[in-house]
Amino acid sequence: MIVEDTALDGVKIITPKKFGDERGFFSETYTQSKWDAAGLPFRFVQDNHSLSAAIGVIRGLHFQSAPFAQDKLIRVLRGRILDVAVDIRRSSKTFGKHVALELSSDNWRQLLVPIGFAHGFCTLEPNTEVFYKVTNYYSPQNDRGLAFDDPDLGIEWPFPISDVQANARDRSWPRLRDLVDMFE
Ligand SMILES: Cc1cn([C@H]2C[C@H](O)[C@@H](COP(=O)(O)OP(=O)(O)O[C@H]3O[C@H](C)C(=O)[C@H](O)[C@H]3O)O2)c(=O)[nH]c1=O
Repeated sequence: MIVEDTALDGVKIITPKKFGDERGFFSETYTQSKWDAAGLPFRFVQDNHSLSAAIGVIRGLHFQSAPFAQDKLIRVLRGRILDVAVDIRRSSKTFGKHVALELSSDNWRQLLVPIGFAHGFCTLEPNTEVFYKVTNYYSPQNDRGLAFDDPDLGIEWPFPISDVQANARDRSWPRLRDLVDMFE
């Protein structure tokens, strides 16, 4: 398992080992003892799985407010995404900054997005399936979001905003400057 830092403190790229042979491959995609040994003492309690049929589907930018805030570990089972994490920790030196990187079933990379960040992705292929583990349970009352097309974030989505398919609900989410439920 390779653990790499990103420009945002706490957001990490995790790449598990893949054993290939003539049949295909085998990979331990999550091993608690390896995470503990790497100083990543997260405890995930829920697995999520989404399918997006089209290219240019944007999901997010989501987060859950306290006390249901979630750390997330995202990976792609099929297809490709541009995965994005935005720092919404008010006192952070990288507040409002984001990282964006491609996760795919080919590069086998996973992204660890800790509490304090909004998360979203845009699909880069049809029929993309995303699987992610979270450290707290779903709480609709605590489901929050940040406008993915907030110009202050400067996220370079791979398609014109007019062409993306986003959940209508997500479109009503606030810009960063109007966000209330942030983290310290
Ligand atoms: C997140 C979630 C949703 N749901 C139900 C609620 C809705 O009826 C339906 C679709 O939910 P939503 O439109 O919020 O799904 P996405 O737009 O894919 O949002 C997710 O994808 C972005 C990228 C994230 O990072 C979030 O964790 C997550 O909210 O599933 C559940 O029953 N449990 C859950 O944990």
